[in-house]
Amino acid sequence: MLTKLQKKFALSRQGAKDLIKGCLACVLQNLALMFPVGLLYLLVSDLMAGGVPSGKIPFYIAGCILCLALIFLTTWFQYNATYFATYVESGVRRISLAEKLRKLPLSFFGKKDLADLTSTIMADCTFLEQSFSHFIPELFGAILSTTLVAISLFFFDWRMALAALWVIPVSFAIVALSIKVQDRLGQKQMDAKIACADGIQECLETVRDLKSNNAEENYLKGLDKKIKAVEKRAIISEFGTAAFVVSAQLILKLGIATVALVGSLLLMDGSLNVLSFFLFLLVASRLYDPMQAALQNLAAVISTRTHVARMNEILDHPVQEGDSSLRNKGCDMVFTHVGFSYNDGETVLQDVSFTAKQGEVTALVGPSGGGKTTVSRLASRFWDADKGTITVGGMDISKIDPEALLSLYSIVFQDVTLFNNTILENIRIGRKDASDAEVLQAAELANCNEFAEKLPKGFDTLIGENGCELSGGERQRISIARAFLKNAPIILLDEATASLDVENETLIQSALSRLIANKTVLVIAHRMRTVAGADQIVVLADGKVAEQGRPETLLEQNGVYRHMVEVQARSATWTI
Ligand SMILES: Nc1ncnc2c1ncn2[C@@H]1O[C@H](COP(=O)(O)OP(=O)(O)OP(=O)(O)O)[C@@H](O)[C@H]1O
Repeated sequence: MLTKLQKKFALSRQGAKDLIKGCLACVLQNLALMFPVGLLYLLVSDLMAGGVPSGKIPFYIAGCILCLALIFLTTWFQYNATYFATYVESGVRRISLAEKLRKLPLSFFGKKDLADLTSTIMADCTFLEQSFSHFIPELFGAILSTTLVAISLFFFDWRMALAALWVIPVSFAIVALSIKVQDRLGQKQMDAKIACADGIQECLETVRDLKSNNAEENYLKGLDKKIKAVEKRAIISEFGTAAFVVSAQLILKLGIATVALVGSLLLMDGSLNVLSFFLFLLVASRLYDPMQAALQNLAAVISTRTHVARMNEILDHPVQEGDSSLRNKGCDMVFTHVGFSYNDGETVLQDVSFTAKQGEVTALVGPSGGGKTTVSRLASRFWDADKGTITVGGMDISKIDPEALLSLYSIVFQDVTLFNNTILENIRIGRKDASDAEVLQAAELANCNEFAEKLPKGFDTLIGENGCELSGGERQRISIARAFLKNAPIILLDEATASLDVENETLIQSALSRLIANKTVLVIAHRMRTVAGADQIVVLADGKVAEQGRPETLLEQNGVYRHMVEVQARSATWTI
């Protein structure tokens, strides 16, 4: 049962236990609220029998105090069991989602956009928070306590019990019938919300390009449409839910009328006494309140399914697994007949075979879209190859835990990601236990001093979100400093010096040549002069290895590499 609950509501084991406790607490609270009705029944029966005997007054006083104490205790228990446990579980859920996201392969992120994932972690979790603190325990609490009360009503008078209770299954059936409609409306509302969040995020990220292309007005018109679509979808969804819930609540109200009607008829033919009639009227006045709320909650619990499904999509996604002990002999990287596609049917790499030897620089070159970045992604197991094998020091990387594998790599990406922190801490990402002196040494090697010393607080200067206060070249130097600090045996450089001016590029190239000594180096480069000194060139065109060999050998052939070198040599003389 616990496992089923966990799956159904995307809960931890403790969360599932707490949910059961919360429901139980709501049952107790609802039953405690029924005690005054029983006390009132006894009091009225005494009054009708000629007055309350003086010996019974302490009993009624004690009864009142007991009722108050019970209501207080059960409410306190209910509050703790639902609210407190819910917020603890909410924290656990967000952490487990974040932990899962950390372990998911990049292929997952390629298919999901950021706004969607953010909305799952923030908005869906918030919705579930409300569901578990209010909707679900109250719904189950109301159903269970009403069932208990209903059973006892049948002992009193089955005819009156039927008159009071027939409305409950009918009204619940009306809301239950709306499940499909609500699911559809909920999904459409969610899609509209995600499209809108996506649009807002894209607008903020691209504001510079929109302004420079005078495209702001048109873009904002599109965004307005998305915002209006959310509004429209919310109203339709609300209306759809309300139509069913309000109809069901109206049916529920009929219960009091049928109790009054059937009670009067039975009273007239003498088969019901006034006291029982009074009891049923009293119970009916209390019985439907939790049911009214339960109907509302049932509708909300139905829409919980959309949010849980989105969360389970992340939680159930297979993670890349593997051995966490590294048994590589050296760090030669060997691609053997590797084939890959991001999307089914669109081949990106086909039968790619080459060896990047330890102690050598292997350069990947070729026309744009040829598959260079894809090769580096597969080499670091950001994605898994569909065909063939990739080995590092003889280990098949598809069988190695990605985190363990990446401890062998220093990677410098084309697009550098920086954190809103100091330069020092941004470099320390390379090795979190590095001392300040080691970080500063790596920074010096990557020529970061040149710009850091001009900043107001030097290396302790905050660099803004994603390093927005730095130039492209400065950002890239921080990324190179991280690689120096990590000092791993395999180095992947994806256009690592592309944003540097000639002076800095020369300085960093000489520092890089110190870093890469005796390491396996895979360089992606567009500028042929940066790879002229490589030990091996692998030319990738249309996802296949078009040529491979030493640069001077390839220059002698009349192939793609020679053509690229010639074209770039000609372009060097161009002027605007
Ligand atoms: N995340 C992705 N999802 C789907 N297709 C992708 C993805 N990344 C790249 N591609 C496609 O894979 C092919 C190879 O891209 P890749 O980035 O590896 O080429 P590249 O040689 O590095 O290009 P460039 O020199 O322009 O950076 C391209 O057709 C590209 O559109």
